[in-house]
Amino acid sequence: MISSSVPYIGHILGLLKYGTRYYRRISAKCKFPIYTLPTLNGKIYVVTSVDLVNAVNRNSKTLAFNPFIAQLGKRITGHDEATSKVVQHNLNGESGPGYVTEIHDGTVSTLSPGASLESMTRAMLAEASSYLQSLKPGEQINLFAWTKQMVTLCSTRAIYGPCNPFSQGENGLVDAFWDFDQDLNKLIIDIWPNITAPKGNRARTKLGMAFQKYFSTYDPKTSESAAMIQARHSTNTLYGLTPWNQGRLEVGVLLGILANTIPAIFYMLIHVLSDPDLLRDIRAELQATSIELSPDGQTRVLNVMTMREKCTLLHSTFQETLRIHALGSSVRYVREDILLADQYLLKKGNVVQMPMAVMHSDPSAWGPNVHEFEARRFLKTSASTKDSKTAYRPFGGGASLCPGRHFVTLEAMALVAVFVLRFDVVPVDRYGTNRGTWRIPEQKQESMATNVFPLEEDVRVEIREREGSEGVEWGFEMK
Ligand code: HEM
Repeated sequence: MISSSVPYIGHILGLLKYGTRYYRRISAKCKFPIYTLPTLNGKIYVVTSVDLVNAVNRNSKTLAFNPFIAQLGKRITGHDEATSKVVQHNLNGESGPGYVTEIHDGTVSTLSPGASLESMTRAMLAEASSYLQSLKPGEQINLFAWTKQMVTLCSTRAIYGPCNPFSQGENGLVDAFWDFDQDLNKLIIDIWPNITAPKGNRARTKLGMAFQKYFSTYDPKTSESAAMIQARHSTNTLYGLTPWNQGRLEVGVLLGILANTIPAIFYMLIHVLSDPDLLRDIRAELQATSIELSPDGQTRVLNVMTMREKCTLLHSTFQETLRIHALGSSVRYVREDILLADQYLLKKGNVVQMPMAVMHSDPSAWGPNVHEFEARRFLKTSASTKDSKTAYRPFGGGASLCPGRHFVTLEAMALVAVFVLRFDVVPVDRYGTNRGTWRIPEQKQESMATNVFPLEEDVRVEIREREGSEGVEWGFEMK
């Protein structure tokens, strides 16, 4: 167990100082499989070789993810000391169950393929149907701002049910989430957050209070919330967490649900919209495999499970989006001295980083066109090396591999599918004039707790009715 947070602040400042661009620069110059960077009070071991990533994954008890959940989690959500003790107790499952291991097991089992994942996806799609209905041809929108609203409403409806705070019409909750996300690094440093990160701190309080209210009247039987939230609520209740702390902890969960998902869906959408050949091929693939027409020809139904199985180009496009745009790092804490791969001594108390930005831009895994967006890269028929499987790390790996990956894959594929089937989209400039050229916006400097960083500048577009889809209704099916 980590007895003090003092060692962490040194490492945290180190993690903030180094980062995507730094790791990329160093890795381009030196080809060591692992190298060491100093921090105020120890070292960061940066792993860049695929074989060593596998070795880290195999040693998840010694090179552990959970200490970061506990330490960063407290700084991110600002829950109280009593809750912190509950979280830290038996953190790595050393002696039977503990809060974090129970939450982890509940999350993994409820987000695995099966009935609960399907019912979450169904709820998400129902929300998407009505949201897309509100988009009118001729309208001009900021694409990222629009994606934020749509994905937040769809995801939180699927996960928390109809009473989720984002659907309650409370003003500015979506903006509050992004203010919080924007100030994450400052909140993580955690020195007088009300002074050093006032906007993020206020936003965190607002979100926390909204979820406190949600949990104060929460009834698992009537909430229509996903099994994941029912499992979390049951563990929170078992460990005696107050609604205030449950609200605070949920702000951290929102990061998992939204912070990577929204930029990922935005980038997937813009890559597809901006490439006429890709757009044509994805539409054709969907049409050929996953769309059924009602007998009167007025309702087109997207069969989501068939799409997941048969739309390999759409899936490959999602994977490539994450290869190019997931740039964060998996972080592990060294709990005991360990000789990694029988060669590299990692000393207790230090930190291991596995930067996605380095793995995802390694030409030995991905080939000479590593820096290009190649939507077909992950198609089974394309050449892919053994290394690329391990080098692909948008969802992390080993014992802490992201449990939300199945949901977000279905969500991204389905939302992009219905959007491109339904609308034509053209980029416009800020005066609303048709510009005709697309630009893929740069991503902002990273945050320590997320992996797909949001964009620098939004992209304005005009929505047009797709030829042949005038007056057509769209629906989803989960066969
Ligand atoms: C594109 C979207 C997403 C990306 C890129 C992503 C990425 C990640 C990464 C890198 C980790 C840490 C894994 C590691 O270091 O080994 C993680 C953990 C986690 N993610 Fe995701 N994630 C996404 C979406 C989601 C969604 C939609 C959910 C929930 C519905 C979710 C829930 C979680 C949880 C609960 C953990 C902690 C796992 C643990 O305690 O072991 N994620 N995610």
